[in-house]
Amino acid sequence: MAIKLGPNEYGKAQVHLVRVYRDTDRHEIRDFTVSTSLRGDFSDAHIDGDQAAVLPTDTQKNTVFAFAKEKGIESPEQFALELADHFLEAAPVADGARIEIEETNWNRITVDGKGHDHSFVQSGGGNRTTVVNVDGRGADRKAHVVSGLNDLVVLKSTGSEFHGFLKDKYTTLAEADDRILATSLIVRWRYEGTDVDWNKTFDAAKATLLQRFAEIHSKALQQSLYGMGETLLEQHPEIAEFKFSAPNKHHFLVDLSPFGVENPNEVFYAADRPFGLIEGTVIRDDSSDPGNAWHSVPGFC
Ligand SMILES: O=c1[nH]c(=O)c2[nH]c(=O)[nH]c2[nH]1
Repeated sequence: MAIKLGPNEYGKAQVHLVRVYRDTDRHEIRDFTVSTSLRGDFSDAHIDGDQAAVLPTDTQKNTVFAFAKEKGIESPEQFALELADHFLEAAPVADGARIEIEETNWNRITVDGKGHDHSFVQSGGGNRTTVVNVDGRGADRKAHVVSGLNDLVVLKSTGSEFHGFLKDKYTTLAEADDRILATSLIVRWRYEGTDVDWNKTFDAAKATLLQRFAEIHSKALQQSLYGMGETLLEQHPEIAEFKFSAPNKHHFLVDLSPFGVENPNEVFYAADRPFGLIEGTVIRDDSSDPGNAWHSVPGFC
């Protein structure tokens, strides 16, 4: 029986970096949680404990902080691409690098109707994410960028139905022609290339997804999600595919009849579990080969 080392990678997880731009009195901040990972033939480290080819995870962490000053931060995607290329130069044994970034949202605190210069409030979910995978160097280099949003919580108080579904002897769900539709969206989209205005495209994509969630008269969460992805791909030729993972946050109408009180779709019990989980992909039929784009993208590998 032979035992060998299978696929492996290593890096620093969740380096929490806050960069303050203080060139003027009106400060800007970026709050990134950055995870780095290198893959390649690191068998000597695993089998013999030989660290000669290992760029320490501590060095990877230091590089994240140093690059925040040396290179600056325009977007999570630009920052991740620069880190990935750097690590492939710094660690010759590596043949691929993966950088994941989640950005925490900070908004200016409003004082006297204006956004304060240097005081901020966290705005909760809907964090921007990117996962960059770079394979190879020079002419062989292939860069893949998958961006998206975590935990974007949305709700429609009407404009949602669910009926006509398959029934068997265990079905108790009532048909609904007017229900609450709510979810906490995790979405990712894969870019075709890297010649992209990252911030502009992200802002437009988020706005499109929210607008379509609001506009689509939903016959199921699946139909809303497909419609959101379809519009995203129609409006953005630079995006190859869209993936979603969406818990159906069920809202059950409370029966107030024991108290002699009517409940015409006004009082709901918001259950936290179990929840339906709707996942899928919307993709162009001529989209490029994803290569390693989805490598280690949590939930979407
Ligand atoms: O939008 C929905 N999709 C389903 O697949 C489903 N299943 C279910 O019980 N409720 C819902 N709602």
